[in-house]
Amino acid sequence: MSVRIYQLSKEIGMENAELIELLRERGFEVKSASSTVDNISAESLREEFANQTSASESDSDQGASEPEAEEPKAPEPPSAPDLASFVRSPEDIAREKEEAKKAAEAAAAPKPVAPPAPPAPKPVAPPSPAAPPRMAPPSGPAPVAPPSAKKPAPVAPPPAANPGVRPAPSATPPSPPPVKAPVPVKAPAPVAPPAASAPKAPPAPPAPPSLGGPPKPPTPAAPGAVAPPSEAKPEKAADAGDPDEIKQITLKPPIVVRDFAKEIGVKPFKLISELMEMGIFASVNQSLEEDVASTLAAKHGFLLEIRHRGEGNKAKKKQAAAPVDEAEQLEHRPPVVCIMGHVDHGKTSLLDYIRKANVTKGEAGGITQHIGAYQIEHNDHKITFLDTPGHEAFNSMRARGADVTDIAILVVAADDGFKPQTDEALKFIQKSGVQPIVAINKIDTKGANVDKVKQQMQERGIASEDWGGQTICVECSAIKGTGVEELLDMILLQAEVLELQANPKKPSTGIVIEASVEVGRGPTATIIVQAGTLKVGDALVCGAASTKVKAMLDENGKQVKVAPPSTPVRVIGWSSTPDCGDQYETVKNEKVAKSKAAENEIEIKAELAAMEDEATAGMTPQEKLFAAIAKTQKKTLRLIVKADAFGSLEAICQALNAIESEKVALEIIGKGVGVISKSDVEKAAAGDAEVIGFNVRSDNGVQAVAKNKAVKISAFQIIYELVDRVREDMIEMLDPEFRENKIGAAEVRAVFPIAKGFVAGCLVTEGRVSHGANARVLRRNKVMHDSKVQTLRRVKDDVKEVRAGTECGIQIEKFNDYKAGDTIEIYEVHEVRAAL
Ligand SMILES: Nc1nc2c(ncn2[C@@H]2O[C@H](COP(=O)(O)OP(=O)(O)OP(=O)(O)O)[C@@H](O)[C@H]2O)c(=O)[nH]1
Repeated sequence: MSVRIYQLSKEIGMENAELIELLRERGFEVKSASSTVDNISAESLREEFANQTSASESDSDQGASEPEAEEPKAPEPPSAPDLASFVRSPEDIAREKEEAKKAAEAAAAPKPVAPPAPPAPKPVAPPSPAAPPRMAPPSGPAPVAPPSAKKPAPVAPPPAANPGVRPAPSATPPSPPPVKAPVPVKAPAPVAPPAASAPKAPPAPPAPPSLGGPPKPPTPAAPGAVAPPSEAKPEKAADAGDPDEIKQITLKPPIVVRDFAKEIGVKPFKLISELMEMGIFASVNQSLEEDVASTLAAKHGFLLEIRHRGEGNKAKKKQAAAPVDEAEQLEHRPPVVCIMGHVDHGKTSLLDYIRKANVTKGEAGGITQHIGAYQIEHNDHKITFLDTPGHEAFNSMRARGADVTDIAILVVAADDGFKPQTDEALKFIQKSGVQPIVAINKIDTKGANVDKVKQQMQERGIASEDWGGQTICVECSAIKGTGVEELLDMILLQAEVLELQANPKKPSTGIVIEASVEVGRGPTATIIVQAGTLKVGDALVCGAASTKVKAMLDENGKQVKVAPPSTPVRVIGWSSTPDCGDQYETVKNEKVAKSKAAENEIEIKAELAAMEDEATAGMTPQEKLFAAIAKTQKKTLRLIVKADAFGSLEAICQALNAIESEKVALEIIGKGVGVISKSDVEKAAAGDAEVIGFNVRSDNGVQAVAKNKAVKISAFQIIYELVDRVREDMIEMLDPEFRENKIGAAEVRAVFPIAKGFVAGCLVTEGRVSHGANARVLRRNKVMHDSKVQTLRRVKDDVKEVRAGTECGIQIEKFNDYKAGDTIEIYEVHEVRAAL
């Protein structure tokens, strides 16, 4: 039996974060308030704090009745640790950090002497009583706390002589849970830089909580999972040696192996072999995933910045200028949750059930609208759900560095287990650094096998809590509603642990999660407020779009006047459609909004122009002119791509975008994961596009709509066949090309007058001359005339063909100005398929 930390913290009257910190110091591997400790340890803690509470009560009683107490005696080892001895004040933390820094410097300065070979690999344990075995009181006196500190110093601040080494847990951790994996112990590595083995290391040692708030629970990295790039980059860069030597490189995707090798100064074949060591097989012309490139760059001492299309310095400037909120200005905000998982595992059903069962108080009965997100209320707490299942939107936002998601629910059907799309979703979640909550759905079905799913979770390094892991896992049925309450409880609990906060009193900023043009309303955008409070009347700017908020609607179509942090609202009346994933900001007034949007538009255009300039670098002005003309004459093949999984969708889009053509442009106007729906066809009809499906079927009735609207739908199971077909379609859009083939030549030797004009007396010098063939008269390589052979005579007879070495008389259509020495060139014209 085990007890959850949040229950225990309530029982002993402690904050979750404090208890987590305390347990971590004692060597427990706890991640969040929903983690568990075994009953024996829990009981021991209860006793400990009961003693401590009574001790402090009696102390205070004494203090009250005997204000003039005796001089304090020399510190004695307390019989039981009090709360104060475990909870550190900010001053203590600062002091510890300082000490740790000094110790680390001292350790780093001379060549460290390896500790005498320990009998078994153990961390370098500080001589101080870091963590007493089995909840025993600390044997040493508590360090002297500063008098002002509310919470005295911890039992034993870890000396942190070797920051890469896990702080010594007690030799025998206090009653570890029976099924828990053994506490990972690292061999001593005196000079290991911090987080040297980030991706594969056992859970990192508990970092002291930052002064600004409690620590974010670390993300459990699945074996082999790539650490979130944002975290991995600096860590690994530090790995490469002296941080001063780290150079920054900025690249735009696609990051092609050859170019990347050049950037980081290694030979392409060396880079390829390094990739092979990472299990990635790539050729010099292939492009690398961004996180792989970041990892490799860090390995070679570079910090890689990837600048995506449209990402200028502007966003950075804005971010840099954003004032930091003071702690007292921050208030709790609802979590923003997204649901991901494999097709048909019940994401939509779960969202529907949650929505129907928990409509925000006071809104019941409203006409629900799809606005991309909605808010529910559970136990008087709000939760915002992004109601577009799937990870495409999630990822496209993350790609813009504008992630709104705090918590991700990974739905796994109990009767189907982990599927490729589940793994993909998990990868995305882990990359983004969001802690997943696994919802094992469909537990009501016949073939449900919850243990199998948990086994699969363990295999992926995200073992559920009841299997000794750290991942919150809820068994549920989206149809019956079983476990949904618990899932919502867990979301709130996770939100509590994450201490999600925002300042609601400042001008609002947020992110666009959906945008469209609505009949009668013009451009509208659903946004999620991230900070500040959005109010009717606010002037907003988002990229090249601006608006003065005249009306905001919630998901029930109800007008709202204010939208505090984490609230999704639909804002009507934009000057143009903002881009999904773009950040908006509130400005002083409408005039400022308009002028900022205009500025942004200029900047966006300048960036695009710069990109074009890059593409046309090295061209002469004439070539540029011709390129510009060709561009305006370019035809465009528009596509809507649907695939079975996000990974394949990305791969297909990448392959399609790699088709190069100066004559036909390819535009993917829509893409998504899932079946080809009627709305895909309607969108294709409106955009004059084709629909391409990969491993997906069409919804019922879709083919009929497609026929009616003359939309071409093609489905494929093999990517290269799909790409070939698209290439063919692009070629078919081109007008045919004509190719000339020389079939013979004759030299004019003499010119003879006849009744109607002149005849050229010729010797056929090569090939053949045919009656009616295309012919051009050349004089000193200059074309004098171009038409057909009108008359061909051998002696006095008309003939059809005269071969090389033979004399003949030739009369060319509409030409009479022959001169001895002219060449008559005979040629055919073939129609050939145009090339891209
Ligand atoms: N018995 C049972 N059926 C479920 C449960 N959850 C979903 N289903 C059924 O599973 C099927 C797929 O559910 P959806 O909610 O559409 O699954 P999804 O993951 O949103 O699917 P996509 O939108 O295609 O990715 C539907 O027929 C649901 O009725 C459940 O808990 N129990």
